Amino acid sequence: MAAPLVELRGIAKTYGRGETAVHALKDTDLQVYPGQVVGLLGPSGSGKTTLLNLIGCIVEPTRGRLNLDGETVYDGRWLRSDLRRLRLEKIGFIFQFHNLLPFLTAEENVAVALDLAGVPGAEARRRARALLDYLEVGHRGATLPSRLSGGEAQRVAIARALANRPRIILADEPTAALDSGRAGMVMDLLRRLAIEQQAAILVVTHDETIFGRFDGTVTLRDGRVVSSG
Ligand SMILES: Nc1ncnc2c1ncn2[C@@H]1O[C@H](COP(=O)(O)OP(=O)(O)OP(=O)(O)O)[C@@H](O)[C@H]1O
Repeated sequence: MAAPLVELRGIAKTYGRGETAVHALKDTDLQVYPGQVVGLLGPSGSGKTTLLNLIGCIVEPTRGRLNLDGETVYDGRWLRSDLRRLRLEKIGFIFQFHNLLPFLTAEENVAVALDLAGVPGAEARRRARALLDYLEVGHRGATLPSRLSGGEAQRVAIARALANRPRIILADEPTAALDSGRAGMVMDLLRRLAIEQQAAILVVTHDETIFGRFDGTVTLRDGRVVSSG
């Protein structure tokens, strides 16, 4: 089997200190391999978003080791000073409320992500168009987010997350704003991406209609992994 794209060893996260400290994650081990779509499940407050943001290098662990795509990025401290670049290179984020910039068209929203990564303007636009076509929303490229349906906006947000061809894709409630048909389409799409791009995809969700669509699930409770399979 290939090496894991995401690997956590003994990762813990405590917010605050002293009497008000919250132990959001306790001694967590996790491995996700290329081609896998893994669901992160668990009740509210169990640590799912913390875990996702920690893998995305947005939240700093309190201890443990984090490897991304074969590179140790945290081992008791960040080992990279350029976390922003690391995120641009390796990670795509998909959020529940897709966070599209309201004053840019669908195509510009995708192109801007490429721009940030240093892809020059015309090439960024070309790749943005190709991605929107791939996600079957190419015909909506010139449309502002406020005029897109929920499913279309989510696919534009996915296109943006994929713009830099990340191998690690982190999705926080990607289907929460969608009906079950659209939610199924988003999951089909994530599966296709995992296989075609050999990406590792982690999906935080409460949406029971998609629980059966993961290669594996990790269930958290009170900051601990209580089951994985
Ligand atoms: N920035 C923060 N500062 C202090 N405590 C925090 C912070 N972020 C999260 N927490 C706490 O950490 C614990 C885990 O929160 P987290 O958001 O990771 O859970 P979750 O499983 O994603 O919850 P939900 O399903 O409601 O989004 C909770 O007790 C939460 O209140």
